[in-house]
Amino acid sequence: MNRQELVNLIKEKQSYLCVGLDTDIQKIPKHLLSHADPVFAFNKAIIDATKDLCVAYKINTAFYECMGIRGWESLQRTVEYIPSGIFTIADAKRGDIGNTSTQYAKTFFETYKFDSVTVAPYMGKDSVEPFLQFPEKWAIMLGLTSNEGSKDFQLLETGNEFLFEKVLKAGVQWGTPENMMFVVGATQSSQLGHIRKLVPDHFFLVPGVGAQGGSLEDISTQAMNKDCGLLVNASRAIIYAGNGEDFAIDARNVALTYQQEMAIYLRKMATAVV
Ligand SMILES: O=C(O)c1cc(=O)[nH]c(=O)n1[C@@H]1O[C@H](COP(=O)(O)O)[C@@H](O)[C@H]1O
Repeated sequence: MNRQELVNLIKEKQSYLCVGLDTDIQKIPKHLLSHADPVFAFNKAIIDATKDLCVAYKINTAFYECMGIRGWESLQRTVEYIPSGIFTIADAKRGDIGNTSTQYAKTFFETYKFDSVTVAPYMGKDSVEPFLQFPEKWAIMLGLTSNEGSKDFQLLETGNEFLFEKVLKAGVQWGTPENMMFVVGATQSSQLGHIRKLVPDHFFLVPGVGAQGGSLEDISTQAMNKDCGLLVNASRAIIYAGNGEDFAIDARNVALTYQQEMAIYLRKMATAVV
């Protein structure tokens, strides 16, 4: 999916919600365990219940890889089930020497046909560039992450700036707003406005709303740009909203609450631009 299609999708659906399919077989409702592929049965129900409310699904590969071949099969069924026209993210946090990164890119863009993959930038430019060589595909590079450990390296002062600022500036040089996004944690509220000034045009993938306590209002008021420029992810808060027969309805209700709040911020942004 290209940038303009993503921007149009956000406008049409009045949503920049990304539903995170961090599907843990230990946490899904027990009645699904009799299915041949319980993880897919769960994802299918969540997708059916939320597909009109979100613009993206993020599949965190860890929850699938840990199950070996069965997990990869559930991942493949899930990504194939997501309706075309919805943005797909393989949250795999890859990055290695160039020829290895190329294989990772082929895995997620060609074999599994995701629109995007999350990329860890620690190994530098030649580890990220292979992900930028595929038309209408995206690298989503870690910028300032949502977790406590972001202080360990990302918030190290290097000269007159934090390390994460150097990383973002480098990423802006390596990719374009058409093939590169950055991960910015919703929990980093004191930095959101500053990061948007530093990176005015790119989309941000923003995890950390819901279970990690990040505020949708903070993100939206501080980091939205004229094209919206945000994909806000919530995983556990949506997919585990309920645990009974009606779990998908519970998930939908939470997703709907996020979407309705997003529509308000989008309207404010549209009015401000006019
Ligand atoms: O790259 C990510 O998606 C990511 C980056 C980050 O800084 N923080 C973060 O939580 N994530 C991912 O976003 C999801 C957050 O899940 P919930 O906290 O359940 O909404 C998980 O899949 C995390 O692996």
